[in-house]
Amino acid sequence: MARVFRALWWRSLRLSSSQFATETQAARGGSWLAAAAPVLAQRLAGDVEVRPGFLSRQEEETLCRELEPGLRRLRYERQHWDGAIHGFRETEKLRWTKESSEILQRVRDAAFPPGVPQLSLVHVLDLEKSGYIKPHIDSIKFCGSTIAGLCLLSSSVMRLVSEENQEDWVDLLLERRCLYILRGRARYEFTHQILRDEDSFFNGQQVSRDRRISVICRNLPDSADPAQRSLP
Ligand SMILES: O=C(O)CCC(=O)C(=O)O
Ligand SMILES: [Fe+2]
Ligand SMILES: [Mn+2]
Repeated sequence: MARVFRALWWRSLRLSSSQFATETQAARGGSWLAAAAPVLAQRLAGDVEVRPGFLSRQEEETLCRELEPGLRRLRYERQHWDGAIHGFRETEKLRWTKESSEILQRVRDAAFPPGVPQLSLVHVLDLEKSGYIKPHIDSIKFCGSTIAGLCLLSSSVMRLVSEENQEDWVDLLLERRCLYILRGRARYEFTHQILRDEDSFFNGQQVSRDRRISVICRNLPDSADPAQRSLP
């Protein structure tokens, strides 16, 4: 029987009530980055990267074709009061077609220096149009310093908020077919979230959300038991 791994234990929720900085405050730090203050963009330089158009239309299609049959067997989960993610279905995938493996290798090469031990399971998260992800930090017990995600089917806005000061936020425009990479400070010192359709604005411009699939590669934490490590 195929085993479906649940990835929710990867996330520990950091909910907050004061994340209402308006986009008009935004200072453009790049075509895909908007921040509450320019100094924030500087602080995160090197720890946040978005590569628009990382995937061709054909590559997006290849990944979706491979993922759809498995996803269709799952039901979207909704209205879990304590969950970080709403309106989602997810799985972890080990085996990929040759075409898809080549795409994922490009992601790994872009995100991780050679020799960094990575999780061989790739996390696949399907958010329905009304789905969204609340602020959280990925588990430091199970995931290492780097999170690299491909964005399929829909553009979205990812908001990073400083744990230290909730007024320090950075928005990332995650266009359809982009790759984003969060490392270091962006991964450990800021929560990340995917805004819901109603709140999905970047620099004051609406970014309409639709169903979105993300395909996420992670590395292992330094402390991971070497016996559990499986290199891709
Ligand atoms: O969908 C994404 O790009 C991010 C997902 C996420 O934050 C998570 O699974 O921890
Ligand atoms: Fe996350
Ligand atoms: Mn839930």
